[in-house]
This record gives sequence, structure tokens and C-alpha cells, in this order.
Amino acid sequence: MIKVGILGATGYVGAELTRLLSQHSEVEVMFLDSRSYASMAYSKVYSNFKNIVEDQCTSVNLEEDLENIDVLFCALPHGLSQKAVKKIMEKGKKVVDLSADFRIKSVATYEKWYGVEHEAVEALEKAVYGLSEVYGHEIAEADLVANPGCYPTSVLLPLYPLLKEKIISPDAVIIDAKSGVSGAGRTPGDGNLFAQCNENLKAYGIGTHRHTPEIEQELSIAAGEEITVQFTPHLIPMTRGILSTIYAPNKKAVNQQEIKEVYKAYYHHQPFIRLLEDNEYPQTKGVYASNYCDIGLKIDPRTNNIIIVSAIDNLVKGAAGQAVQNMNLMFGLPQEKGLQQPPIWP
Ligand SMILES: NC(=O)C1=CN([C@@H]2O[C@H](COP(=O)(O)OP(=O)(O)OC[C@H]3O[C@@H](n4cnc5c(N)ncnc54)[C@H](OP(=O)(O)O)[C@@H]3O)[C@@H](O)[C@H]2O)C=CC1
Ligand SMILES: CC(=O)N[C@@H](CCC(=O)OP(=O)(O)O)C(=O)O
Repeated sequence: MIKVGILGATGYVGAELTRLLSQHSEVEVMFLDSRSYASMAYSKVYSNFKNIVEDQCTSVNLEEDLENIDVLFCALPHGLSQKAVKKIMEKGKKVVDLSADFRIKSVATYEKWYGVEHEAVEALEKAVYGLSEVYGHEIAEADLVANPGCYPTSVLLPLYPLLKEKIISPDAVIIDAKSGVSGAGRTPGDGNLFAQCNENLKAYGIGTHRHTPEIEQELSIAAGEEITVQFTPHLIPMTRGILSTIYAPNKKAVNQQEIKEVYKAYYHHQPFIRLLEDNEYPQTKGVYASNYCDIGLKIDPRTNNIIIVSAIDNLVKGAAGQAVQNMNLMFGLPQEKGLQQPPIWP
């Protein structure tokens, strides 16, 4: 059995990790860390876990309480994660970090976009970007995996093969993405109050959203040149899900079948990527509560653009599910282990 601990277990991502890991046949959850609910039964924090997870939350001391675990999932807010991960790495433990603290390879870029100093540069240098379908071999060898952001996952999976094969122009990629409110986490804020989200749709962070450098970093690696993208996220009144609609010029003048062949070449052996049929487009309900990423596309001959649509569940493929997939890779298990629940509909 793989012995795991979860830091930030009472956040939305922590709860999703707990849900997935409590059903994983090769995993034993050793602790559920929480400051706010220390000593309270987890099922009192989240009543859906009644009779399923009755363990008490504990406020973990990173100096003393790590002896019995093989891997730690860190689901803390960014900025806090770097301090925790530094200590965990010093103890020689494997980590999957779900914050943004180890995703950006350039310290200067991280500090500029996140407005905090990076205090764990040594660990950052060892981090492997955890986009499972692209970096599977590196993840298998890693001690620290930086789990990708939710929006970046929805953008990188469909764009990576097209940039690698130079099918789209790298200088004119436009990403229009919409996320459910759980993307903002459980901590209450002005942006996630019911009366302000319900029956409302808004763009935010235009040109400034912190996922922009993460997307650009990975797309630049795929393209082999520096890429700047136009990324606009939107908050949409639903609980889970991200739908990204991406526009890019059809540089090589390929047809739809040729694009589909490229996707098949990259992803035919990847259980969580589902390429839809012609004239079918992804919907968030089609991936709800699952680790799938659905991809659909259309070439518009009038504009010469390729329009790609992707859907993921932000808490699963966009966070906890991909983290479990990465743990499976790190421990030599089939990557789909514990993640094969079908999406929920309706
Ligand atoms: N929500 C999403 O869709 C996604 C989130 N992420 C990332 O995963 C991490 C967790 O996100 P999410 O679960 O949504 O966030 P939440 O706000 O829901 O949870 C974070 C948890 O961290 C714990 N925590 C410990 N110290 C602090 C502190 N000083 N301030 C605030 N919380 C603290 C809290 O639990 P307690 O008080 O009990 O200790 C809190 O419940 C973040 O880094 C986030 O950016 C990544 C991908 C997608
Ligand atoms: C709807 C919403 O607010 N979404 C969050 C992104 C989700 C998230 O937690 O970001 P990471 O994946 O980088 O951790 C935001 O826009 O900041």
C-alpha cells in the first residue's frame, strides 16, 4: 500500500483528493491535515463522507509527522505551499503539489505574476510539470510533481500536439475559457458569493490572469519558440467544470481528418483523452466528476481558423484527479488506477 498524507484536506481540492484516494485500492490515507478543523471528524466537515471517511482531521507538524508516509499531496494556497514542500523534500518524501508554486520554471516570472517571493528555489529546480499525458516518463522518475493549473490543463492538452506539429500559428492563439465557481476554492470571497455568481456571467483577469505564464511556458516548449497567448477566463454560474474554446490560424492548411490523426498519434494510448466525432463538441456535463478531457474541433474555411473546444472537471482532471494520476505514474501503477468512475450525468 502507498501511504499518503493530504495537506489542506478540507479545501475543495483536498476533499476531492480524499474522495478519490479513499476508493483507491493501493492507497492508505494516513492523515487529513487541517488547521481550522483539527480534531474534528472529517465526516463532520463534509457530511457526504459519513460512514466512509470517519478519520479525524489533524494539524500536521511537518517536522515530526511525516515518518509514516510515502507521498504527500499538498493542496494549500499558493505561497504557503512552497514553504511546506521545502520541508517535505528535506525529509526525503515524494510530493505532488497542487498549488502554482512549482509550475513556473522562471523564478522572476513566478514572482512577477504571483506577487510573492520564491523561497524554495532548490526544490523548484527539481520539480516536474505534472501534465500526465505529456510528461509521463519524467513524472515516473520525479520526487516533486507540480500539478498543472485547471485552466492550463484544459488548454495545453488540446494545443500541445498542434503546436508540436506546427499545424497552428504560434503568434495568434486566442483562448476563451469558462470555469465553475469551485475553481475559486472554499475560502469565501467577494467573487464566489451566491448572489453575485448566480445568474451572472463575467470575464475577469483579462491579460493579467496568473495562469497566462503557465500556459505560455508549456506552449513555448511545445512550439520550440516563445509564445504569447490571449487568455480570457470567465466565471460561470455552475459548481464544477471548465470549457475552453480556442481559436488558432490553420497555418499548414490541414483538413479536419489530418488534425484528428495527429491527436490520435499523440493520445491513442491515453485513457483520459476523448476525441469527439465531427460536429460533436465537448460539454462540461460530459466530464462531470471524472478525470476525462474531452476535445472537439472544427475548421472554419471562411476564416481559416481551427476552433478547438475542450472540457474538463476543474476539481478532477484540473486538480485532484490528475494528481492521483501522477501519483500512479510515480509509483509504477497503471495511470488510470482509482480514476475510472464514469462522469455523472445529469
Ligand atoms: N479549486 C480548483 O479548481 C483548483 C485549485 N487548485 C489549487 O489547489 C490548492 C487548493 O485549492 P482549493 O482547495 O480550491 O482551496 P480552498 O480555499 O478550498 O482550500 C485551501 C485549504 O488550505 C488550508 N489552509 C492552510 N493554511 C491556510 C491559509 N493560511 N489560508 C487559507 N487556507 C489555508 C485551508 O484548510 P484549513 O483551514 O482547514 O487548514 C483551506 O481549506 C490551491 O493552491 C489552488 O490554487 C488547483 C487546481 C484547481
Ligand atoms: C473560478 C476561479 O476563480 N478560478 C481560479 C483558478 C483556479 C485555481 O485554483 O488556480 P490553480 O489551478 O492555479 O491553483 C482563478 O481564476 O484564480
